[in-house]
Parts: sequence; C-alpha cells; structure tokens
Amino acid sequence: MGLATRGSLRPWVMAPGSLSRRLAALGRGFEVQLLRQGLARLQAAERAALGARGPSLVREVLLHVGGEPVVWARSAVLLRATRGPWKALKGLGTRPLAHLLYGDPRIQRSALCPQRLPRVGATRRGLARSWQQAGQGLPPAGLQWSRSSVFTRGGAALRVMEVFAPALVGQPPGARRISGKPLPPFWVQTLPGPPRGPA
Ligand SMILES: C=C(O[C@@H]1C=C(C(=O)O)C=C[C@H]1O)C(=O)O
Repeated sequence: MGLATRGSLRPWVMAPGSLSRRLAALGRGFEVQLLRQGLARLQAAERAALGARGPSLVREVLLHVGGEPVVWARSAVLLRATRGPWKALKGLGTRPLAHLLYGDPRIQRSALCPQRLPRVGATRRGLARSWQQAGQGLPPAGLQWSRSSVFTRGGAALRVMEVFAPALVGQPPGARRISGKPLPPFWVQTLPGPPRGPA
C-alpha cells in the first residue's frame, strides 16, 4: 500500500477490530449519522464481493468525531439475506453497524482490503451526495484512502467499505487491541437520520 507510515492514514486503514470503538476511544464524542438505508443497485465491487446480483439493501453513514465527519461508510447485502442471517440490520437504525458484527462467533470477517479511491466513479458520487445530504457541503480535499472487508454470517455476505478523511491523520487509533464487545451506550450518540427507508 502506497501510504507512508508516518503522519498518514495507514494506522486507521489497517486497524483491526471495531472502527467505531476506536473512533469513540478518541474521547471527543462519536456520532453515527445515517444517511441512507434501503433498496439500491449494487456497485460492481459489491456484486463481486457478494457473489451475486439481485435486489439489495445499501446503508450509508457518516461517522463523526468531535462533530466532524471523519469516515464515510457504505455497506451492502442482498435483500434475501436481511430476511435471514442479516435481519438485525433492518432494525439497526442509527446505532453503529459494529453492534452487530463484533464478539459474535457466528460472524467471520475477511482480511481488510485497502484501496486508493479512484478520482471519479460511483464511490466519489456517493461521497459527494452524502456530504451534501449531511449539510456538510463538499467532501474534504484529500479523500484518498478506503478499505473494504466482507463479514459472513450463516453463509451470507455483508460487504463494508469505509473512506477515511484526512482529519484522522495524526490521531492514531491506538495500538491496543479493541475488544469485540459492543460499545457502551454512552459512547455512541446519534444524529437524526433520514426518515426510515423502505427496507
Ligand atoms: C463495521 C463497523 O461499523 C462502522 C459503522 C457503520 C454503520 O453504522 O453503518 C459502517 C461501517 C463502520 O465504519 C465498525 O465500527 O468496525
């Protein structure tokens, strides 16, 4: 990966365990802003990761630390999986996805796949849409690094992609191992999200 190690996003892009918990551990307030959750077309990388086409549920959030958006995340799952292994996703609301994923032996996670963001394309459009919808204007300059991983439960895949804002440079995620336990409620405040989507 072309990231330099010093003063860069590499520690965040490669940090194992719950990203939400690491962001909350910065101690400056952690908020989940739900921007979208509903039926949507999959992007090519999502179709490849889920190994199928078909009606799908997509969730997009901005994670805020100290009132500033620092991570944009897009998760995708086949709709039929939300009637089975991933049905808890539908009731998640503005709690972080992490609540469903860590500390559950029935869920496996693939390796983290870091990727430099293409200058144009569906992800850039999604970022711009979300930033604007969140009332944050344009996405910050320097959004270059993302990572994706696939969580599997009961044979059904959930693909998660996260884009890291430069504001995280210089705020190391902490070397300590992050436990898989869900975040205590006081760590997670939530911002009003959009009206609940169809799914
Ligand atoms: C998977 C995690 O959940 C985070 C929260 C998400 C959400 O609420 O949609 C999506 C991806 C992550 O940035 C995590 O904290 O590791």
